[in-house]
Amino acid sequence: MAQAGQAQQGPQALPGIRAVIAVGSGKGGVGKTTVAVNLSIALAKLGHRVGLIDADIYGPNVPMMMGQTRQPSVTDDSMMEPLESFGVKFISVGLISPGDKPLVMRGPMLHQIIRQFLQQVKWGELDYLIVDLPPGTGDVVISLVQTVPLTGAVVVSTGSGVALQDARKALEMFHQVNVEVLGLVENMSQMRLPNGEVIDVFGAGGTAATARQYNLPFLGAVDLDPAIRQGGDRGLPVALGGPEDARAKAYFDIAKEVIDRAEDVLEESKDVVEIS
Ligand SMILES: Nc1ncnc2c1ncn2[C@@H]1O[C@H](COP(=O)(O)OP(=O)(O)OP(=O)(O)O)[C@@H](O)[C@H]1O
Repeated sequence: MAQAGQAQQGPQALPGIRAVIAVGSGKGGVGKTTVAVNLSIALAKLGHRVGLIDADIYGPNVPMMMGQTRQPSVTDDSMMEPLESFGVKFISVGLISPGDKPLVMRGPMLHQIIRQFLQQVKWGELDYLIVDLPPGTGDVVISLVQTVPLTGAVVVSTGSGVALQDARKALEMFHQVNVEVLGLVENMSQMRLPNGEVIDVFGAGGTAATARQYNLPFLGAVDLDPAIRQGGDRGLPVALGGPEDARAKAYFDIAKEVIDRAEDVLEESKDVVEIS
């Protein structure tokens, strides 16, 4: 907390927002957005107040997965109203530049958008603000950590060697910018056929092994399942099925792990403030 009279520099906590959690991946297409969307819905269904920022400037898919693509309204005080689906408030680059045109921008504009999404959206009180990052290790993370203190990051990967190679770069990046990694998620882990056969497509277990190697928590695995893809495309993510639904359960298990890890970090940071 900034003391009275102290210069307003560096990252500033957002009033009313308890935890900010980034979801990153390293490699593109591993299902980071699908995890971020279903995780947000699971957190909301578990009774938390949740916001979701789609900061994936190259492929802002959150509006489609959340079933709403209209432009957000701007209030008299130049604040954006987030959209809300399934109890999750969200904002996306895709709402500002809808359709198929890419948003072409340079670093400073990008930084401005990230700041706006954090500071000029009427989030209200939130327990968790989830930020879906673009793949890779670029500018968005820098903008994010310069603007707000992050509670932590979740890194999504498949179990394949190439995805994990890039996931390790993401881990290294979070380390470099002093963001605690809350844990790793393995997406598209294995595929269960209707006859009960299980197919290992991308090297199931690889992400858990990487987590062990880095002494980081493994938060859980999600099956490769056509229903998950369909849920995203139709704007009805599978997490809507609730914690008892076989398909949604993995996301609820991951959400509970994320809550526990985030609480640990929040508790530790409280201790630091109390000591100083
Ligand atoms: N567990 C899963 N089972 C089946 N399909 C999945 C699963 N997870 C994601 N998908 C599908 O894979 C595709 C890529 O997912 P998604 O857009 O979430 O990836 P991403 O890592 O966010 O991609 P990028 O950041 O590169 O745009 C989507 O069509 C999505 O529906």
